[in-house]
Amino acid sequence: MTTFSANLGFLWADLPLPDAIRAAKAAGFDAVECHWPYDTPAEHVAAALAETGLTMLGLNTLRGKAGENGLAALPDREPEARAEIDRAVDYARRIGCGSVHVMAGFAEGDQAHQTFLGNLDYACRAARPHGITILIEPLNRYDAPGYFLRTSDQAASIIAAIPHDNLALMFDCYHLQIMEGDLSRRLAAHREIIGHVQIASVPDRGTPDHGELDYRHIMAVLRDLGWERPLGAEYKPQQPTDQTLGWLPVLRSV
Ligand SMILES: O=C(O)[C@H](O)C(=O)CO
Ligand SMILES: [Mg+2]
Repeated sequence: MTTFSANLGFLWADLPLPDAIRAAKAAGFDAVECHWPYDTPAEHVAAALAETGLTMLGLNTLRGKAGENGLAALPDREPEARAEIDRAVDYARRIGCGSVHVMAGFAEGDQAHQTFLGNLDYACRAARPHGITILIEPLNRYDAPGYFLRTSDQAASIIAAIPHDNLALMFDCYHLQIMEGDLSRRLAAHREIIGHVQIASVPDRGTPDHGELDYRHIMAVLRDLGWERPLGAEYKPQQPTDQTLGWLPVLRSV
């Protein structure tokens, strides 16, 4: 049976994070994940996770100044990028969260590529003692124009260049359908480096039960590939989240 993680960056985003965790539990999710939890003390999040029995699967590094979308590929910003990596790894460690998405930022070119490699090497070393995986995620050109990481192949070549086994691809079906399509073959080609899968409808980033992607098919592909971890529901609810969950029992029963 496919299981699902509620992305609390979008779902129940109006609630304090501990209450969002409780809401995800009450709605029947199997796990949670978030974007930027840092305004909430880690012990409050850890307590809500312990109370509900849910695991926080992932969180992101902070994006930087207003208008920025991560720092890790920005030349000459290594000290800040690495401080954010340290902050994220420490927070993840304190709440028992297994992965940290290191956000690349708006950049291009060889210097950005080299900077990203250096910062990812740093992140993998910082995360390893805590059993934490570092994730990198291609984002689509419409939501994040100018974002350094755009495709699954670019992510795969970066992962191949880093000599650590705790670096993986966040395969967000929403972004990669927009950027590349051909998702069944993309999932198979990159199976060995995929660390997490996220879902939402395309193109409107709504509930995963409509739009140009049929997630019943994607779920069958993932099952055939031996994928058993929860899929991250990272969609933007157009109504209060509790009123948008009709898709959950339907996809769960597939
Ligand atoms: O937007 C996304 O898909 C991401 O997963 C994210 O973490 C924030 O950009
Ligand atoms: Mg995503």
